Amino acid sequence: MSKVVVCGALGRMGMVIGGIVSESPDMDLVGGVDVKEGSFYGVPVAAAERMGAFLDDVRPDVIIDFTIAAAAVGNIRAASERGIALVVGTTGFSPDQQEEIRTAVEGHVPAVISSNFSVGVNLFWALIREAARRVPPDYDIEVTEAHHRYKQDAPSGTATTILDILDAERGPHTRVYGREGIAPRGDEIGVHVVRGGDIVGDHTVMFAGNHEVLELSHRAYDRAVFARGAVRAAGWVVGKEPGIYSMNDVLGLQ
Ligand SMILES: NC(=O)C1=CN([C@@H]2O[C@H](COP(=O)(O)OP(=O)(O)OC[C@H]3O[C@@H](n4cnc5c(N)ncnc54)[C@H](O)[C@@H]3O)[C@@H](O)[C@H]2O)C=CC1
Ligand SMILES: O=C(O)C1=N[C@H](C(=O)O)C[C@H](O)C1
Repeated sequence: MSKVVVCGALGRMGMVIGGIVSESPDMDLVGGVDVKEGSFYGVPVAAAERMGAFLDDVRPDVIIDFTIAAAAVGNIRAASERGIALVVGTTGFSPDQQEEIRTAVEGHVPAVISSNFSVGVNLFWALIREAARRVPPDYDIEVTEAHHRYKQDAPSGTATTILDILDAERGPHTRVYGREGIAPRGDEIGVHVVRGGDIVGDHTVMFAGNHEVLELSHRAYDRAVFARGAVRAAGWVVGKEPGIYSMNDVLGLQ
């Protein structure tokens, strides 16, 4: 039975994750952490400022973090200092923050870190990699993502992962974020961000050649797809060797 703490407990993702953990027969939801204290699913939510004391009190096996980048870095450090395994879904990390996370995790604790925990998006990334290898080099690439009006970071973590996959397979390209005015196309990848309403998360990669367009898309209809993946990762990561793992490791995908 793994003891679980959810950071960002009272947020959109935290609430869905807490519900799934509380109903999991092999998991024990021992609490949450958020900016203000409260409760969820019958367990306490500690205020972020007393997170260290709370962790020392409830002693979780794993922390699931869906907060904001600046907060997540501190939460990861707090978990690492206590030998607690991690699942991190927070997005929007700067290169410096990514380096801080790597230093805190490697050699200390096991952590599954992914910009998207849905099974569909992990397959989508594999399909994009395959397409990027096969599509002729002269085809133009445009990446579009759409999310709800409250999303803070842009482009999404999932879109950033897509851009990293495209760079890895086709060589680094300049990223042009939107276009305006006279904006002739160069050898670039266009990146387009839409924010509105309650869109859960849509991503499309377009490969445009002469007289034809190949598009790969993923659309999430419910946050449960991310939450179920994160809870699955939490069950998997406890007891693993220290290091950073991906959802491919959890799902057994290449
Ligand atoms: N990897 C994935 O599959 C997914 C990742 N995300 C990412 O998860 C993050 C959270 O997304 P949402 O739940 O929609 O946001 P949200 O704004 O609804 O929730 C974030 C919560 O974190 C809390 N928080 C802020 N600072 C904190 C701290 N120091 N300690 C503890 N809690 C703190 C906020 O008060 C809030 O309740 C974002 O970075 C988002 O991009 C969201 C969905 C799926
Ligand atoms: O903030 C969100 O909502 C989401 N964030 C993740 C991202 O930035 O890619 C994953 C998902 O698309 C929903």
